[in-house]
Amino acid sequence: MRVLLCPDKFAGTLPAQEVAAAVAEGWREVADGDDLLIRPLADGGPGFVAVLAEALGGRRVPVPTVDPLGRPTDGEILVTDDGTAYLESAQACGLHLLAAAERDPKATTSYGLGALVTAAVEHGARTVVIGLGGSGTNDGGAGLLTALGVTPLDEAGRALPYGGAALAAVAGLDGAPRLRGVTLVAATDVDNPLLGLHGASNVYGPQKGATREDVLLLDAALERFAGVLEKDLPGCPPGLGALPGGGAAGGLGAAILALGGRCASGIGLVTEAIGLPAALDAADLVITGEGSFDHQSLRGKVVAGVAGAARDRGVPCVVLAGQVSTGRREAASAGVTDAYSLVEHFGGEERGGLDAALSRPAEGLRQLGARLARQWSR
Ligand SMILES: Nc1ncnc2c1ncn2[C@@H]1O[C@H](COP(=O)(O)OP(=O)(O)O)[C@@H](O)[C@H]1O
Ligand SMILES: O=C(O)[C@H](O)COP(=O)(O)O
Repeated sequence: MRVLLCPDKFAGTLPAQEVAAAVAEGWREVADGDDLLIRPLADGGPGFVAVLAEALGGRRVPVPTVDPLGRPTDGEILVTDDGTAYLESAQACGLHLLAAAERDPKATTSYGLGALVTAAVEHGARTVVIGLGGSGTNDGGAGLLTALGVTPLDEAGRALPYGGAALAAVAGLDGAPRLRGVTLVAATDVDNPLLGLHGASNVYGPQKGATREDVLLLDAALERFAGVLEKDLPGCPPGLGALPGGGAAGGLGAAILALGGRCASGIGLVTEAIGLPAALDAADLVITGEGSFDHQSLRGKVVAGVAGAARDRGVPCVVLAGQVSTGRREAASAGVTDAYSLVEHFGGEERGGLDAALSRPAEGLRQLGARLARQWSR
């Protein structure tokens, strides 16, 4: 039997490589003769550069940058032989860089991503592919634009402070982007637009620390910012607030569109790069997974991409997750044959299953791998 193991990371507990390794170990304890193909995945979020570096080769260049609160942090860019640079917004904007009490998308900034983009430009990249996802920012990419030389100004012509909330006072822009003609591609993990009910602030603001009131304020501030970008940034597409992917990573998608870039599906780009279609063609079973299999999963993340591709080929697809809150019918229509959660595996939330899932994820995944082998291998 040929089993394809292609999970995403379990954010906060295990990188994708370790998820796959744990499941494989459990499977082999039961069915050692099976052919296991291990292909860790990423959408545009954390792990994007590491997964692509493994698949594409190229040079990983360390780049010092700053986190969403302006503190020094380490980033890197991947430069491949064909003149493309890959970078990951979460290295500078990541929610994981903030302690729980620091999460406040009114104040956090995407400024640090500018250092990564600038490094890619300075390395002579012709195309810069920016993975979006897992961010703790909701500033519509205002910080990124500032770092690239385009400063948002208030009515009096003063530079605005960082953060999403300050954009409520934006009235104009100063400067032009220092991009030397590179093509920007946003590799997005979600297809949400910048604004409105399905927009960045409403859907992803709360997980970044926004209260209900903050969400309303941020959505209005981003609406004003989008109007200014359309008016003052040459080449910015009209209707910026409604374009798919614009709401990824707190509106970084929209900033990249405003800079003349385009949005592409992060998981689509990664699956192509690592040759996943051929691996799927040859598989009898696909196992994927992520930390939380929930309603967000089906908006363009790894699990949705893998399950859809498996369904198209008639290959069964099992999801392993820390927690599962997607309904059976919804999961089935996305191509998911079965979904298992670590929390349930460890006895359910009432019986301490969540603590066990969070503290012993590899052990749980190994056991689930063995259970799947007993069920599926013959
Ligand atoms: N080992 C685990 N057990 C239970 N829940 C987990 C585990 N690891 C991660 N999670 C949950 O998954 C969430 C992250 O979701 P995930 O799907 O990995 O990333 P994202 O949605 O950011 O792409 C975490 O906030 C946590 O609630
Ligand atoms: O806002 C973001 O960073 C994402 O596009 C959606 O968030 P998530 O990847 O952390 O779920």
